[in-house]
Amino acid sequence: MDTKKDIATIDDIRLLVDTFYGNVRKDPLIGPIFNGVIGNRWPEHLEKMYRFWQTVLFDEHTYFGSPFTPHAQLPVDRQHFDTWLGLWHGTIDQFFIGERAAEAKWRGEKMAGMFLTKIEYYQSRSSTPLL
Ligand code: HEM
Repeated sequence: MDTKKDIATIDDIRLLVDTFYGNVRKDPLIGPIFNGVIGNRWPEHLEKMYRFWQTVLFDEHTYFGSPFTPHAQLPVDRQHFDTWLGLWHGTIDQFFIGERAAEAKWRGEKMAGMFLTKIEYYQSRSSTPLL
C-alpha cells in the first residue's frame, strides 16, 4: 500500500529540506561546493530553506531575501543543476505525492533553469553581475 501523502505542514517541509540537503552534502559533484561555501553554517542555511519553501509552497511569507545572489559566482554549469534537480525530485518522491509535491518539483525546475541562464550569461561575458 502506498502511504505517501502531499506536502502539508511545516514539519513536512523540514523533513524534505533536511533529507534533501543530507543527500546534497554527500553528492560527489555538488556536495563539496555547498560544504565549501556553507562550512559550519548548515543549521542557519537549513532554517533559511524551510522559510524559502514555506513561502513558495504555502504562500506564508517568512523568507525575505534575494535567492539568486549567492549563486551568481558559483563554479557551476548544467550538470550541477541536473544533479541538484535529480536529488530534489528523488527526495520529494521518496516521501510525498500530490499537487504540492508536483509544484515543489516544478518550482525547483523553474528556479534551476533561471539560475543556470543567468550564470551562463555572466560566465560568457566574464563580467561581474550587477547584484
Ligand atoms: C547546483 C545548484 C546549486 C548550488 C551549488 C547552490 C548553492 C547554494 C549555496 C552555497 C548557498 C548558500 C550561500 C550562503 O549562505 O553563503 C545557496 C543558497 C540558496 N539557494 Fe542554492 N544552490 C543551487 C541551486 C538552487 C536552486 C535550484 C534553488 C531554488 C529552487 C536554490 C535556492 C537557494 C536559496 C533560496 C538560497 C538562500 C539565499 C539567501 O541567502 O537568501 N538553490 N545555494
